[in-house]
Amino acid sequence: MIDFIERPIDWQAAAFLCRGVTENAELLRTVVSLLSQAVGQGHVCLDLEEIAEELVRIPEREEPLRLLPDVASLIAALRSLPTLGGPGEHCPLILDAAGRLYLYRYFRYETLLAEAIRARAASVSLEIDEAALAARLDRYFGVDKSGEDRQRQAALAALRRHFSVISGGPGTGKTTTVVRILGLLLEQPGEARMRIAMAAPTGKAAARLASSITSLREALPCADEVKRAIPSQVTTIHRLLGTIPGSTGFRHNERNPLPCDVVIVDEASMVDLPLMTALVTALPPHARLILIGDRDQLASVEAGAVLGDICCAAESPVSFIAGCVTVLDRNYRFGDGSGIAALSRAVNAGDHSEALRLFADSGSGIALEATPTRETIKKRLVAPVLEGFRPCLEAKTPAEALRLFDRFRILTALREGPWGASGINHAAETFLNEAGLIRLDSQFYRGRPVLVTENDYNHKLFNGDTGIMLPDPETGNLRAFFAAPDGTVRAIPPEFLPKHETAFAMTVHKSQGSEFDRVLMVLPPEDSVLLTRELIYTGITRAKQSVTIWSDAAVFSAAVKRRTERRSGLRERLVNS
Ligand SMILES: Nc1ncnc2c1ncn2[C@@H]1O[C@H](COP(=O)(O)OP(=O)(O)OP(=O)(O)O)[C@@H](O)[C@H]1O
Repeated sequence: MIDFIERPIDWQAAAFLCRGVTENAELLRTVVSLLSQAVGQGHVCLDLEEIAEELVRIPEREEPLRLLPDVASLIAALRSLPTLGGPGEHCPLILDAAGRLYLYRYFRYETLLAEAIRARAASVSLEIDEAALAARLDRYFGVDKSGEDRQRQAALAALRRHFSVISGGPGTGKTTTVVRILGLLLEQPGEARMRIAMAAPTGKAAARLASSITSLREALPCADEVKRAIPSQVTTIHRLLGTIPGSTGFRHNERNPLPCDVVIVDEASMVDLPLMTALVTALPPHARLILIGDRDQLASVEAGAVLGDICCAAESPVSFIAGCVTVLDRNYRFGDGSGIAALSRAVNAGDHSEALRLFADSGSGIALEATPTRETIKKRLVAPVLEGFRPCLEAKTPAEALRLFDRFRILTALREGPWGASGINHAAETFLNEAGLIRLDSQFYRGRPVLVTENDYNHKLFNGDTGIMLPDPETGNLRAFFAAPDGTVRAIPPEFLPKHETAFAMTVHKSQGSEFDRVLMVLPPEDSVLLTRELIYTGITRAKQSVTIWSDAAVFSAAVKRRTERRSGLRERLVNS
């Protein structure tokens, strides 16, 4: 059974792409609408095998819309469409040999990305002296007697290949490894002037990486000039590529490549297919690309699950990227025995019974409490809200308030409703107002935390940045304060803020790229397709010290069992030669 959510945009796309068709017109419009719907849901293509012989229904309607025929009939019908072509043709719709139907744009992204990765993965740097390299790796990582030091293996892959990926959950040492790789790269003879660019999908993630690099590089076992050559500037990917106002293109592209020798991208799980393709096509041929991320996290908001697909493809021994991907699985921050680490492992493995058992061990930094009802949720929120935000709202300086704000956050699965970010923000504002910690006299009030929801290049504010509105200590004027990557704070007049939301509570999706000491994650009382393993894992791993989840055990278990799968052909394109 396939649910077809009647979005006008999907019917319009189908009507346009099937215009003038008389034979099988209804069937073709349904299939093309399903493709448009799939892309809207983050899939890159529609897999005909998957929809063949399925009933299509519109939820809430009793009569199913139609029964789709078998794959051969679907393909035969599609071939009559003048807008359909095969790989290599320039048509609005592309059907590939594996029975995947694409909008042309996405087919092009996917094939360009696979080709660019292939070209880079194949370029093994042979000039490295093996014995000298082993000695240098020993200096950075210690002697690896067991041969199982994954961080060292990740460094080796990054040095040997021009495409490599380091995946791991929080605290597995991804940043530590990257900084060591930077030291190793820069110490190579004649490489002191290597041009290194580092980027992340959001300003917040960029700032976090920049501050980690600044503190980690000092401890490297290398000469001071190498440490000094390690850049601490991290930018957003959009800024690195150079957005062009009013266009989806970038200043840097195949014809105007990025002026760098190494590009490192953090939080790569958040990068969607179009942006990753733009990045790889803007790399000069000799440049090295290192992707850092957590393959188990929620995929990008837009189309594709690029990092997940790359990691999955690399598991195949016949893939040309086998050996390019290293998964770090040892948790150095929490220790493997910590509650958060154990819980995130159980969730990742889909082992909901083990996860529920872990909650029963009190005192390990994790708790599961029943979701409050519509009637009781406000009352239940009072204590965590007052306790969680009081320190930040009583802070003496903007810098202190920003630091304290990261101690606690409420994360939600939904945007709207009593269990969603907007409902909880509204409730939080009410209690904080009643407690005298804020005064709700205008939308710009003292103590209002804000989450930026679009990129604003003029004010250097990016989607995902969080700030707090406070009086400027010098002038007394209300300003929105944001942490800058260099550790200082920046003040922006509230009227200059790009689109933003209140941020006492935020969705798990929006929290990607951030970490907080304590997290309260609120799930709705009813199961829904939005509740997935990746969502739960991402929410839990935002917490550094403790996480409390409000969910009924059955809803939690159903969510842990449900995997997000995004249809794409990338995995196969990275395996087949
Ligand atoms: N090989 C190691 N031996 C001992 N401690 C380590 C090792 N690797 C990392 N650590 C320590 O573990 C902690 C987490 O490391 P790091 O910040 O590099 O992880 P991360 O994967 O980048 O985490 P996050 O995704 O949260 O930024 C740090 O305190 C770091 O010093």
